[in-house]
Amino acid sequence: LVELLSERLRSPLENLPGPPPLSWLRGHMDQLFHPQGWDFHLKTVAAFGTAVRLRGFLGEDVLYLTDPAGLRTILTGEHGDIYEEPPMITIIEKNKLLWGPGLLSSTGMAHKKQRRVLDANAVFSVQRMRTVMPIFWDVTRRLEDTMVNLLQCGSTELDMLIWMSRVSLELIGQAGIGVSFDTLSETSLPSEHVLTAKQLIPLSFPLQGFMRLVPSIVKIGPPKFCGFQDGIVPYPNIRKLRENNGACEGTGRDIISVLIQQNKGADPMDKVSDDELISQTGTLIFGGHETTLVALSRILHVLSLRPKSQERLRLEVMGARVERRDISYDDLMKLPYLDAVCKETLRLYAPVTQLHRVPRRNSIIPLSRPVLGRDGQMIDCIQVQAGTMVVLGTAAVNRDPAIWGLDADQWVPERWLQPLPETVVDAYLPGVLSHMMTFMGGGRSESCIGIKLAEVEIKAVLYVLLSRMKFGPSGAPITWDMHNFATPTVQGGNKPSMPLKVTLLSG
Ligand code: HEM
Repeated sequence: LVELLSERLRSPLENLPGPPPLSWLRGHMDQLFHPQGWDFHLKTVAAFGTAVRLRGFLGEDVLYLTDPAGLRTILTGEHGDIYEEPPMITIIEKNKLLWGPGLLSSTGMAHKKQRRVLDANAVFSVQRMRTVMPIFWDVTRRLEDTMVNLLQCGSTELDMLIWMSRVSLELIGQAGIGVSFDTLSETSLPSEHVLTAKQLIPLSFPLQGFMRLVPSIVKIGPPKFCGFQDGIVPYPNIRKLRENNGACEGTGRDIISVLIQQNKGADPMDKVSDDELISQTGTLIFGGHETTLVALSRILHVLSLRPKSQERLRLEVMGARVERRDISYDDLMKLPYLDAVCKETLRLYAPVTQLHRVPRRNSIIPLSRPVLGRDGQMIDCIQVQAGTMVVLGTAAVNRDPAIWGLDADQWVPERWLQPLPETVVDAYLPGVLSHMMTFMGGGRSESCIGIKLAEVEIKAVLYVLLSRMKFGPSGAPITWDMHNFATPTVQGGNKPSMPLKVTLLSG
């Protein structure tokens, strides 16, 4: 360990700008994971530029990167093959612990093959979204009916985080794996599926943090360490979730059912194993639930603080709804202000604030915006040693004023209703959605596979809720803490929640 660490401490990043180390044991990485880590992201970039040297948990060098050319290099082309997910994922891949051999836990060729099969079967395509649209309307209508019932006595304070969590889990359950988790009724208790799925989440997060903590340890040696992991990973729950998923027959319109059907007749080269198929079910829930619920909650929170924007959006969706209650996928996607509100919130408040990559071999990262080295010389490319942790600062790059303009840290949905500034286009960011890094991007296997599903889920929920009710602040100030996903909490409280004042509209 000492040998590995001393090698890392002498990495070629030495000349890069960056804040002074906090202490040997308390590096900068814990600031990135700190509940108020937003500030650290933004201030670090503002002070030192788009390539910064940070200290890891053990004092080792970490590259914090928001430079567009640098991100392109890591995420696209041949470099996409040099950089891989950090060891946490690799360990999971070895042990197939959390999700089985699905997308989130596979690496290298196995991952590429799964992505290819999913892409070839077009299970996340626009065409598929058109087909599953009735599922979205069915689920959101259930949410609407229950909430309208709750609001019969007038304005009520509701914890919208819970409702967004319930509806997004039901949406991904029904559309993704053909399983209903929640009737979305006023009194219903979460089903056994929910309990099984949710019990995994709090355990998987600390595990993730721990694995990031000491990348070097992973390389030390397997048997004892792997035994240790076996002890902390909640095996019974995984088994149960997978058993539940196994019950999914594969006969419906949902993504997994379609995949099961198409896999039967696929070319042997393109076939995935049953185990891989079943594992995608857990992958879809973990990839799609928390992210979407955070995005939806954030949009509602932002709109509750901006009544004029909320009213403008309401007029747009009500106008569309007067003609037809459940519009088509294409008509929903065409609503301009709804699209602008979603994009702007996802830009400013990316649910996933940072991602991590590690090069398998030494590599060189060019910078489009050179940074000032400690020796006073400008640096326009960086040498990165194999094994160095590279943090891709998603949240910060989405708010970079050199790209998005001086109002980059403001919520301005109108920016999406006109041509984007040249600085955005010229940055050539590899983001898969509208130049943003929110869903990552670059090579096909580096981005969010569920982006279209997320988009339609968010828009369908907003379409339904805003045309029936109004959202305002409850009086309890809400702060968003940065954990693995940004999470709302009532100021001073320690439990995630987002109480809003909700009022039923007449008519
Ligand atoms: C607002 C909502 C969402 C956001 C912000 C988001 C963001 C992301 C990001 C940043 C990644 C890349 C992670 C990495 O490369 O390390 C990712 C991957 C992934 N996402 Fe999403 N996601 C969202 C919704 C969804 C939904 C609804 C699904 C369900 C299908 C989903 C499924 C996945 C999967 C399976 C991966 C792994 C892809 C792979 O490894 O090839 N996501 N997501």
